[in-house]
Amino acid sequence: MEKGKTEMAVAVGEDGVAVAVITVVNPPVNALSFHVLISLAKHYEEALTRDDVKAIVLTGSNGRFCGGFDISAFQSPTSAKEKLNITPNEFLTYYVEGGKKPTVAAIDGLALGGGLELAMACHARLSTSYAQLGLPELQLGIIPGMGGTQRLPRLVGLPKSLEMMILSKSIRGKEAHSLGLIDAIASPTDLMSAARLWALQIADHKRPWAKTIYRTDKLPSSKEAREILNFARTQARKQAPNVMHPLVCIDVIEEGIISGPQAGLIKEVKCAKELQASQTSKSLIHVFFAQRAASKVPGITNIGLVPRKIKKVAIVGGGLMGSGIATALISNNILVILKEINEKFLQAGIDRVRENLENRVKKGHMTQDGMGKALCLLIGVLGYEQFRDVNMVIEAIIEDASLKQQIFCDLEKYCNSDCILATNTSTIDLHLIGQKTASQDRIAGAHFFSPAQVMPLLEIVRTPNTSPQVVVDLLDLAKKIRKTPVVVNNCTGFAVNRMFFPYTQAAILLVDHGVDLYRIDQAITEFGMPMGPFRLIDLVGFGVAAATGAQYLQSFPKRCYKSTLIPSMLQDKQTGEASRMGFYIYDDKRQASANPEVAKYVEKSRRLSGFTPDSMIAGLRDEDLVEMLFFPVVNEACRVLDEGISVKSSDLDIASIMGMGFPSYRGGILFWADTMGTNYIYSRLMTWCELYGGFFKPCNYLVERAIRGFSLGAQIDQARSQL
Ligand SMILES: C[C@H](O)CC(=O)SCCNC(=O)CCNC(=O)[C@H](O)C(C)(C)COP(=O)(O)OP(=O)(O)OC[C@H]1O[C@@H](n2cnc3c(N)ncnc32)[C@H](O)[C@@H]1OP(=O)(O)O
Repeated sequence: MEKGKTEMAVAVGEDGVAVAVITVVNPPVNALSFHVLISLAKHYEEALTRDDVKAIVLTGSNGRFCGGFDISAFQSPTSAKEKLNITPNEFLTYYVEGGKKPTVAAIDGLALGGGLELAMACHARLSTSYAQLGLPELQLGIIPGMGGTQRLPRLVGLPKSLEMMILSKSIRGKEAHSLGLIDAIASPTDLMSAARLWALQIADHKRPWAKTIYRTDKLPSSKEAREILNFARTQARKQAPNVMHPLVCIDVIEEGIISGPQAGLIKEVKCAKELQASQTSKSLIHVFFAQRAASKVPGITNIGLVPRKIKKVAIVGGGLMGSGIATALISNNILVILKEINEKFLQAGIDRVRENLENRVKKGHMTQDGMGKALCLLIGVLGYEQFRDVNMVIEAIIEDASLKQQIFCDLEKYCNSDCILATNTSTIDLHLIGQKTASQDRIAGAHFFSPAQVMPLLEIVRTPNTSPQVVVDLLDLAKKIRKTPVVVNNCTGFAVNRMFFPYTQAAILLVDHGVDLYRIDQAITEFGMPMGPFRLIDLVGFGVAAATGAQYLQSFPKRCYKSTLIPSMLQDKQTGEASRMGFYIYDDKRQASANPEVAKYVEKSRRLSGFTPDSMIAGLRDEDLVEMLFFPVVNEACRVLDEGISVKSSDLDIASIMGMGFPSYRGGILFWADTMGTNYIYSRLMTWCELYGGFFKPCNYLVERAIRGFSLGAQIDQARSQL
């Protein structure tokens, strides 16, 4: 339900002059809703008509100016909308910007989206130096819809405004001041008085009464604007080829520069409305809320537990994963004890961490000074002596169950009794790892994705014995190191790898049936994945792919597809990107090109599989290839839900996006599946099952939902209530 309001206080200063302070009150981020706008319009009318009020200061409650329009209201019609008898854009243009009394925005905390648009319609803006300002609407598949596309270029110039809108890049108050978006910086304590004074100075014509929409001084000529905008179009097409909204945003900006701000505003309203109704926007808004819901775990985060502070973490194993995890931790101010088995491995681990940090500096994500400080937080060790006072250990050695068991026994001996004992295993059962300890309640999975310092997901795995406190602590750690957590239960492959094991298997099955493997990679990349399944196998390495494949075969023998393709390439030392020879060959710059040797292995694998190409395989379109790879993933995701490995379908959407690179503008694996319908997926799987065997057999969860007409993502109680 929509909520929110504004409050107005008319304060008479020592100078005897009255200023109206209007405050947006809609916690937690003071989002704009139609209720807020109705209340704002009412207060504006009063402030503009009252003779005693000389100027207006606009602000937000609790140190947050405004986080933008209420996103939750986008997809639901509201009766409040009808009660606001002008559009939000008209309100800004006529009441705020066109008002007969000056308004100054006093910005603390954040001014995002509609919040910044509101501020830009004011006659001046004052902020704190750390305030966050931006127009991140494109992240939601929409464009700014309250004049942002027109006013931002007029305040900060075209190139910077494009960067802020197209890349959804927000800036701090200090930078905003240097760009001219903010007129003056004030401390949080002085902000309101400084804004009041500024507003009165405007009223007294001691400062300019600036109407942003009419400014042209920062706009380039039409010719120059077209060149800049065309360049931006090319970049947008390259970076996000499957979505329209960045291009629409550029068109709307262009309209305002070429045909004037009124034409720009009209086009903005029309396009914003159309985009709000698009599937892309629905998907991205789903992702926004799903991401926030992921850290809310029923029975864990709602029972009043307070996270304990994790200040010092030990990592066992300084390989690729261990050093990546260490990088993520020290970059976020957590002290790390990195343990290896000998000097040589330890030095290699520390060097890898240094290299990771140097890459961050090169990309501008960290300063040289920040890197120095982070490295001071890394201590390399060969023994367990320094483990005594760590808050948590993350074991990150090779996937060897008995070695892990031994390490967990050692950890139990050396660490404090309340130290969290986590493993970064991607497949091994947690019960097995902790079998020889008496510490089952503090054992959990902290599964990072490679490269751990970059990938945004942390899969937190719990067993029935893991204490809720440990899960709460891990959720807090995830937040500190800026990862999105998903909490799942224990099983082979947990949620992410388990869901996706049929993906590469389906790809290999298709190749064995006669499909060109490079065509599969291309179709999947065009669908929006960062790379195709064969390029992914190369990246992961054939050794790892074969080992995890064997695990799945052992756990799920009836639905695994077994091929000789990878084992026979592995036999000939074709191991993937690490050896520069896999399905692709790699040059010195790691550029991939097709490996001419692959044909002979494919030929052999086809021969051994005994399949003969059929007419259906010959006629497959790229869309069919996408479905044949992803519907088995959807099927496995259904099993993961059915078995309670994951408690919310939206967690699997987030896991697929952040762990596997599934395109966020498709909303995640199950959200995407639901756009096609359970019945369609069921009938496609059934057809392939009849033709190509049990690998495609739909699971009970999917069958039941297809028969009863439920979507895959709906909670069953919710689904039942629809009956
Ligand atoms: C017409 C206009 O052009 C259209 C618009 O304005 S569209 C909206 C543009 N604004 C945005 O995109 C901002 C989206 N929000 C954010 O980026 C971040 O939430 C933030 C930077 C504001 C705050 O981040 P942070 O402090 O980490 O808190 P975060 O957990 O993300 O959000 C706190 C709560 O506010 C909610 N929230 C944040 N912004 C919201 C918004 N614009 N509408 C509705 N709810 C919002 C979140 O869902 C969350 O709710 P929960 O506690 O129930 O899970």
